[in-house]
Amino acid sequence: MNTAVSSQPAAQDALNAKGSALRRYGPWALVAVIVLLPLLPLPEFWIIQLNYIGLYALPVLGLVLLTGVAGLTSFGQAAFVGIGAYTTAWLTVNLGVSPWLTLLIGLGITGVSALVIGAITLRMSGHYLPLATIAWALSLYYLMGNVDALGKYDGILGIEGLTIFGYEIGQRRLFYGLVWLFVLAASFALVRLLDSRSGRAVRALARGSQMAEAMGIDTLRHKVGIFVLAAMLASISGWLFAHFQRTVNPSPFGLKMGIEYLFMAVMGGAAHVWGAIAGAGVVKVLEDQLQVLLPMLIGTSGSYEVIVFGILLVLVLKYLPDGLWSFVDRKFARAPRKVDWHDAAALPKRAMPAAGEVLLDVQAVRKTFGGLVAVNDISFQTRAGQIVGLIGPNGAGKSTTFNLVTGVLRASGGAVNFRGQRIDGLPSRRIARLGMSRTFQHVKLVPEMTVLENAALGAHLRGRKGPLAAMLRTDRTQERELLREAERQLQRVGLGELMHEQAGNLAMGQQRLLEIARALAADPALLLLDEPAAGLRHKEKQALAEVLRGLRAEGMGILLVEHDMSLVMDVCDHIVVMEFGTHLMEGTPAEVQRSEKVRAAYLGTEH
Ligand SMILES: Nc1ncnc2c1ncn2[C@@H]1O[C@H](COP(=O)(O)OP(=O)(O)OP(=O)(O)O)[C@@H](O)[C@H]1O
Repeated sequence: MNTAVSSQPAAQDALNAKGSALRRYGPWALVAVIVLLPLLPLPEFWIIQLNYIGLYALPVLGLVLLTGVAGLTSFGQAAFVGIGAYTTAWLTVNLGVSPWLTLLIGLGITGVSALVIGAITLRMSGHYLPLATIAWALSLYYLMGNVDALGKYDGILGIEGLTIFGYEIGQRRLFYGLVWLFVLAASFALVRLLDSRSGRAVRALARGSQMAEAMGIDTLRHKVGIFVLAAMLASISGWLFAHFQRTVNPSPFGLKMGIEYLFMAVMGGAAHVWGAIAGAGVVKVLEDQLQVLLPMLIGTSGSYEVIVFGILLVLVLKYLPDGLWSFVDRKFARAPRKVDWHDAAALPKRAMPAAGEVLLDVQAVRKTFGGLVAVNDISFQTRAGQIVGLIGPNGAGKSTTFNLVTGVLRASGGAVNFRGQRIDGLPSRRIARLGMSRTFQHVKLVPEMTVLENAALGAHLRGRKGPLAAMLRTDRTQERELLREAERQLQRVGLGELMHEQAGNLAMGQQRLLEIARALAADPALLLLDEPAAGLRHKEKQALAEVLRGLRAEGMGILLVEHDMSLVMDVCDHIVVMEFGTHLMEGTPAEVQRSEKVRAAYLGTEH
């Protein structure tokens, strides 16, 4: 099959290679700079500024994961900083508990709070989620300000500084070392997490849950998981903050700060881990400078920097929606992934059903949308080693039937059985686990991920390793197996050459092929293809037909919704024709072609 993404000229390639190298070693250069900075004779003021930047970078890293990558906007990050800060303040001042122990206790309390809040609010979508985060951010703020034991709005004073082996960590260079150790550890952990099986699942969340669930991903679990992780990063910042400031009160943990953290994330480049540090740095330095300059210019004191930040935020959203990091992205090409999986073990394959076994049994299934009967008591079967076409004019109800079979929609009546098990009413991810995989009429890819990563999403259920293994890099053997499988399926549909390309750069036909590769990576027994040939050229359609025949020969069952009649007639063993939601007829391609009823349905004449 063809490759629409053209090869670049040699000069551009050389430039890209240079950029890629810079990109690969960039993080290590940053580590070197951070280690060297406190060794330089910098004024103490700058060390303290850098400490603040590190303190801000931690909650912002959480927002990168939550808001930038997964698309879950939270205004409540500052409240979790508050939980970490107040936990250590209260326990160390009132009970004399060791601060190192209160770090763990704070993480525990934050984790449980985030789990409860997340499990309730993350089910919401659209504007409701940010509104809910504002609601609980305000609740926690007023809780801190009204509880006597927490000192109300005066807060808790007299918190001791941190010590290690009897050494005072203080507020300067040693503290700098501690803060930035946390920031760098968190940054590298997140980079690793995002480049893993769990990370791909998280990156798929921003595009809605339908596709991710169809790949077997428990989207709510992943959302709650990253919400808890983001809250814990905020909690660590709070713990450090309390022992840095030696006092806590509610004001740094209110809604205003929650908005400021979001601003830092957007400024840096909300979807980029290293952008969190850039955003925290730029906003902190700018804030300090404006706080000095603006009152001098205006002649009276006041928080004028807030006005400037408001204007800046609008400008950034309008002209630089990907934040400052987009400059790095544009200038330095991302290094292509090192191909190290060719000798990885093959993933175990599902035992294929016996040829002729009934895989899908749709019995009088019905779907109504208000007064419209979109699917009216449709029945048909699909067997192993058989390609069944589901055809009909526009609006006949084919995609709705697909969505009923795959659990995207709940049937209003009837039953769907898959390999002898009733599946109507099951969520998509449970159906996927049973061995059914699908593509979508309106392509659902993660455009910022590479072609390879998108295909690997399909193999999600064939892996086991979770986020902790990813952060510790103990998932690499399995990761190589998943990527090997992803590449194998890409080769199968003719996209092997393009595996390092961003999926969003592919032509529409290629995106459809990528969806097929992703579905195949799940190792399904039944494959459901919704208009796979739309946008393909003649040669690509022929190649697609070849792939489908190959899959049938392997024993897979295929249900195909398609408008391209020559492809349908060419590959299908059996065809079900729908019209206005009803079952018009079914039979072999020859029988369907001969049918007056079918001809009339397509031509729109009476029959
Ligand atoms: N979520 C929905 N709410 C209301 N009506 C819907 C919904 N989804 C589909 N429909 C309606 O149900 C009918 C069947 O639509 P469906 O998309 O299943 O048809 P189709 O055969 O796949 O058509 P096409 O070939 O154009 O994709 C149409 O009249 C459509 O407008």
